[in-house]
Amino acid sequence: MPAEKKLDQLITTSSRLLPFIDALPDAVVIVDSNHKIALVNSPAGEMFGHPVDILKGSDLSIIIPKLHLDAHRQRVSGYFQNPTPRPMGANKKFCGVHADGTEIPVDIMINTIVLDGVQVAMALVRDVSYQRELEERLIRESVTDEMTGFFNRKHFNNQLKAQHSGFIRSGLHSSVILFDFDHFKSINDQYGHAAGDIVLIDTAKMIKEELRPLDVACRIGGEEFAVILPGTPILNATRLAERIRQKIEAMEFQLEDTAFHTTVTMSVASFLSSDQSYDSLVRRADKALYSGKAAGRNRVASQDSLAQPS
Ligand SMILES: Nc1nc2c(ncn2[C@@H]2O[C@H](COP(=O)(O)OP(=O)(O)OP(=O)(O)O)[C@@H](O)[C@H]2O)c(=O)[nH]1
Repeated sequence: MPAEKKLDQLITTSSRLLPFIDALPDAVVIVDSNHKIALVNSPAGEMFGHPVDILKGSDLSIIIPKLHLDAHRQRVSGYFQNPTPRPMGANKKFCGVHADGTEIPVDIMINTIVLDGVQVAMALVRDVSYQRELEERLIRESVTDEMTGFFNRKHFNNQLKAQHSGFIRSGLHSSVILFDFDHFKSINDQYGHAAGDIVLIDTAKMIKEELRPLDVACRIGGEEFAVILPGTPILNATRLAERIRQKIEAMEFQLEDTAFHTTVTMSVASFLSSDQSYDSLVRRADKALYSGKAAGRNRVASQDSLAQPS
């Protein structure tokens, strides 16, 4: 029988399921082994923004984002070869596409049924926009410092670890700028804790404007910050640190009617071939920062100035 006729027949036979699948709260899409839609329920029409009668008989591509179309076809074909009920692509995140072009995050459960001797795949499609947004927000929050919007220490460590692997693999030079405010305690003592907070927030805002999108700005302690500069040799990192240091020195912070200034001591470190792990770089940066504080603060100290950089 020609494929089109077969599909027409399938559409007719599968419509017997309509009263049942229309009563389900999730979208249901029934497809044949040629990726043609034989039947959908009304929730599917609503979810994908197409009239049910348009979806019926259409190619599955009408509801799959172009980018994932080939992979999706392969999955469906693979499913017909090994038809056990299962979530589609365990641990994978799927999206459908609405008639207006927006993507809809979905979870898909798939099973086969036989209708008048023809095997079809029945997918139960659930819109999981809310869960995905929640998941992304929780992940973002778990690595973000609320006050400054910078990443936190956990993210700093993870990113630096990844940079160290990149350095070992391909020799990619990455540097880190570490800095700590000078006599920060006296700002809190003199002008109040809110003044200290303003310094942290305004400084973070300024730094964001100085960085490239791939740089990773972190607040790694109370008044201690770090910036990872991927693919940046130490000389360039030192220049950037000096520019930021001067900007902070020139900034006027304001709390109500009181204006005040502050400075920072910074250190710069870069991976060395002797580094067994990212910790070694952090230790060097800490040492250099300490030497900068001891030398009088408000300066940039490089790992190169240490007697023994390693
Ligand atoms: N306002 C404010 N203060 C903070 C925050 N986190 C840490 N601090 C304060 O930062 C101060 C850090 O003090 P110290 O470690 O003695 O350092 P410092 O006074 O900057 O001295 P040096 O680093 O030696 O120049 C402490 O008084 C902390 O209470 C914060 O989120 N907000």
